[in-house]
Amino acid sequence: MSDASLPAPTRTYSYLGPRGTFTERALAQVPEAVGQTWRPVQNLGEALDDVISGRSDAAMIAIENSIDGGVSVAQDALATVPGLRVIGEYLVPVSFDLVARRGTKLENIRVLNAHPVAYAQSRELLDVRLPGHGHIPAASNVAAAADLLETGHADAAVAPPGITDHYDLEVLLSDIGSNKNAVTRFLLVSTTRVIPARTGADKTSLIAELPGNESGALLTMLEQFSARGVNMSMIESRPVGDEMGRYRFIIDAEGHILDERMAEALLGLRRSLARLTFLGSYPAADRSAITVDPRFSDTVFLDAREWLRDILGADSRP
Ligand SMILES: O=C(O)C(=O)C[C@]1(C(=O)O)C=C[C@@H](O)C=C1
Repeated sequence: MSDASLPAPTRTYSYLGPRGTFTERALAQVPEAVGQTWRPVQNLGEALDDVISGRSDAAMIAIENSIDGGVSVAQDALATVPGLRVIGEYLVPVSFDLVARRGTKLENIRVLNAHPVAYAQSRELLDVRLPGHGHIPAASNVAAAADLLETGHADAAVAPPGITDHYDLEVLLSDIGSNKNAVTRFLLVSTTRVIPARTGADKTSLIAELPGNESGALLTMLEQFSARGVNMSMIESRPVGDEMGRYRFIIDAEGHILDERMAEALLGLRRSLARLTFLGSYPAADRSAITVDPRFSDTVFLDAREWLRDILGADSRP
């Protein structure tokens, strides 16, 4: 019997720190995480290890940037670390400033600290304003800035706006990203087997490996989706890593595993692929309801199954 007077156990959420990263902003969008324990970690591996070992209940990870594309280290981890499930998706608009220790002049900057994803988005302007600069990759945007005061290896850092509220640094160039509408997509991952409820605005994430080097195998995979009216919102290939020329596909499709069309597509994929990993069904970050062609509604699939059951029921009578 549970005692209602006992406080509910607190939940722990890991995220890429230190405090002030975009990943922290993504976590701030999770209503269930408010008032719980937030654990800043140094890198993706540590965040996922927290979840697998049970130190944390969930981890927020960056999975895709609208300019730089998929975060390959995160995609590979989802494909290879067993037991992970995606339970939420969040979007964070990202912009960057160039910051430096007080008194630094732009013309004296030789070396920059920057997270690779942030650097890729700021290259265009940095190459013009700081031609010939060097780049030291940082573990996160905030770590890039903090390191200016800790080690002083670099002269400046690419950092999130507002960083100077927390660190004694000054902004030399603001809003240096090449696209003012840049967005990073984050996933909340856990080991729970509980699939988030169907909302009508859901996504399903999968990892697919084709059977050998057969012609038409990719088309057969795509047909599983198109034949059931399931729209794919993302497909990217990543090397499996064991030998040259073997790839796996990271797929996001519109819909929930409890949608009949999605469940049928998954069964078709399971039959035709060498390996299929279900990463999760979860509410899409934009919460915009999916328009389902009436030919692929739940009712149509259920009617077809009923029709088959009727035939088999009649024919199997003695
Ligand atoms: O969360 C942060 O602030 C990070 O530094 C990480 C990260 C990433 O891993 O892609 C997140 C968003 C930005 O697009 C750049 C970097």
